[in-house]
Amino acid sequence: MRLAVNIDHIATLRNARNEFEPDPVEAALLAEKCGAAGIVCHLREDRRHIRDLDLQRLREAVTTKLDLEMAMTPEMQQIALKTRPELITLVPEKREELTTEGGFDITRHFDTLVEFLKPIREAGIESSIFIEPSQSAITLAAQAGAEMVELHTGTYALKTDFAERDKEFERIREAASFAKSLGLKVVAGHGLNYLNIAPFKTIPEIEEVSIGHAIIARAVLTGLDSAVREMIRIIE
Ligand SMILES: CC(=O)[C@@H](O)[C@H](O)COP(=O)(O)O
Ligand SMILES: NCC(=O)COP(=O)(O)O
Repeated sequence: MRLAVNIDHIATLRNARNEFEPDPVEAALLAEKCGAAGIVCHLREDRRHIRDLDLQRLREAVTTKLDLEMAMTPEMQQIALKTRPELITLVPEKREELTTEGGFDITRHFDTLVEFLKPIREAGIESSIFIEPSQSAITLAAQAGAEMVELHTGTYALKTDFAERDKEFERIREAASFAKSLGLKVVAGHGLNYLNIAPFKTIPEIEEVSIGHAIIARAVLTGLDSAVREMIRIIE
């Protein structure tokens, strides 16, 4: 199973001061150097973390695979066609949300989705839809012409009751197998972390997991040791 690293929250931290550090592109290159198979960024309509210039610079720098997460809007379609990431992932977006809440409502938006994906496909960009692990959503994703689905693991990640969490995990396993049987590539993501990721190794159909917040949060603490030591060395 491959790891794609989402670097949105490097930009969140950078934007806290609205200056230059930390740089999401530098983070992306470091993640690639350490074995990440791809870099994920979500260009939100409100640009709360990743900004247009970040995306341009990421496109120039990333050599593995750039996955642009975006809402299904004309503006984002133009940006994707201009930027040409290897992959776009369509996600639902609500301006007020703290993070993505649930999968893309593919039943509601099916006709628009079919039209939306045509120029993306013609440009040679792969498309993935971030959906709930349900057979109906997967079937519609395949019918709409997506090459890939990203199964939403946020519900699994938030379950504190083990029996309920196992049940949700089985739903993801069945969804992955069903998606693969339709010829779709399968990715999983949202809310995955160092404690809840291990069971995913038992689902061979999931080729890749996409993880952001947990890795950036861990990096802050594991990196603090050398950051403090380095500063002390300078001032002593
Ligand atoms: C689709 C998904 O689960 C996440 O990648 C999410 O879209 C990231 O966006 P935020 O970093 O704004 O939470
Ligand atoms: N597609 C999921 C993603 O990119 C990262 O989600 P999270 O790990 O930040 O919850």
